[in-house]
Amino acid sequence: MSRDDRRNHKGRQRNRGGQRQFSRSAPSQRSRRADPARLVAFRVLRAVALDDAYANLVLPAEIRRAKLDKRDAAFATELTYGALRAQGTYDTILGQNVDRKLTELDPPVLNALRLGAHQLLQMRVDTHAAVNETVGLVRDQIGTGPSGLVNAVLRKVGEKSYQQWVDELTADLGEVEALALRHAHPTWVVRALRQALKAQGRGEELAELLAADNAAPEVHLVGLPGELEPTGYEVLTSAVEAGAQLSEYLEGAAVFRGGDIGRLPGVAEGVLRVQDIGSQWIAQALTSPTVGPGERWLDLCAGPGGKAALLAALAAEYEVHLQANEPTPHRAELVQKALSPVPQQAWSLRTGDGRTIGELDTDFDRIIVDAPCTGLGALRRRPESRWRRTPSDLAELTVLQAELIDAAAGVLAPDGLLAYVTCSPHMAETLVQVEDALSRHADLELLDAHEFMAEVALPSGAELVQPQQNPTGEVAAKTVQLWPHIHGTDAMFFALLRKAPV
Ligand SMILES: C[S@@+](CC[C@H](N)C(=O)[O-])C[C@H]1O[C@@H](n2cnc3c(N)ncnc32)[C@H](O)[C@@H]1O
Repeated sequence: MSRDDRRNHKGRQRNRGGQRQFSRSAPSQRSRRADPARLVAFRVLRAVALDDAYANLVLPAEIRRAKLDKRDAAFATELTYGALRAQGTYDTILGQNVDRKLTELDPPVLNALRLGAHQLLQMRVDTHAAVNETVGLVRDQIGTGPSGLVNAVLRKVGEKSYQQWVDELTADLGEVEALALRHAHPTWVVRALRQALKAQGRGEELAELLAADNAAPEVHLVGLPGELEPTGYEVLTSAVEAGAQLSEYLEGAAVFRGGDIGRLPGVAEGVLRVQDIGSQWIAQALTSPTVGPGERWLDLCAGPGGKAALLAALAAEYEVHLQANEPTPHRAELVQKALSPVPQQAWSLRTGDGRTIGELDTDFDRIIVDAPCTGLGALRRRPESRWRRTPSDLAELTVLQAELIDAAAGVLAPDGLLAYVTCSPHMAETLVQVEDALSRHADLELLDAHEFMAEVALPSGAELVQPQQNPTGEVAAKTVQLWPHIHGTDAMFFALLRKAPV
């Protein structure tokens, strides 16, 4: 049975449940009770809309609360993430079938319609089951009032496939607007991604990137290096026995497809961690030129501690010291926890604004500024984030990014290395930041970050991070832009700067 067949089979089984209920009930009592998996998705959408919650944090708690079995949990996950991810496209389709503006609908009703649309258009749920179960959810959670509207709208939506709706709605649109609707991204994000791809000589790859943003990311693992208890080597070996595959790109990294990560040896101790390979790679690259005795390292924006944990483990191995910094107290706690498997003499943690790091009165030999950013390179992980961000966020973030670079440059030792990193490929946060930093700091020189990435990589990884053939300008040529559709990582940006020796 192929994957598609299996999905259809599962879908049919689920639909049979819906239809049995339908045929046994009097019409007024049809689907009065909400199906638990759909109810979980509905609750998560409400938390995302009302409390600005992150779906990836709320969903597991809701699944546990509803005591869903594995199959229902998978259904709830696909429904939640899919409805959030494609929200803009579903709203456009729903807008064609509702007799008023969507903003005039009660938010819970709109959320229910989005859930219904996702089941109808992307989940292969039978039309009757998708409509009846959504109407049941509405009756159970909102009341009978809007159930007629939900029933009528979803029936109309279900008359065409996703492809048909999108073909029809994009017929008169320009290229960017059409791609935005087809791949469910805001138009301004598509423009920003197109510009960033073009700067790297990859202008033709826009549709591939947008499609990759809509696929679930693989789970990447890191085994922290050094003499930890257990060691990273031991825990990676156990992970491989449990089905993980060692990365072809980077030592110490593995890819895990399926299964319960929490049960893998080393996870409870914090030695085996989930971390995007791009993130691991950049942290390692910063440590690739020979580490001298007594070096001091700084992670200026450390929360929640992914890169800091790896850097601290490397610092312990080299017998040098990492200063981690994070202003938000609850994120600083996460950093503390992430660093806890590494011997305490290798690191310390400051809870404070990175812009005041000069207060420590210390110079650092290697600094990473993994700056707060729009996160447009990590859209795969946060299904709601693309619709939450707005271009106006950029103004505030880019000012903060520049101030953090300046603060880092101020405490960078002569000959020291400064890594500027974002999980966004937006040019205002990447190339423009680096160009501006170079013009503000005459003592900073831009190094070719590809060489440092290649230095720490396994052979096929080194091949993968070769500089682009047609970058636009020196900064684009010397900085690394990772992409989900090419590297299988988040779209992280990495620039490496060196301060002039005295
Ligand atoms: C992209 S995240 C860093 C991710 C982290 N390096 C990791 O690998 O897990 C950016 C971090 O910068 C922090 N931040 C925000 N404003 C800051 C400031 N003024 N100074 C330093 N860090 C700041 C955020 O709280 C957030 O934890």
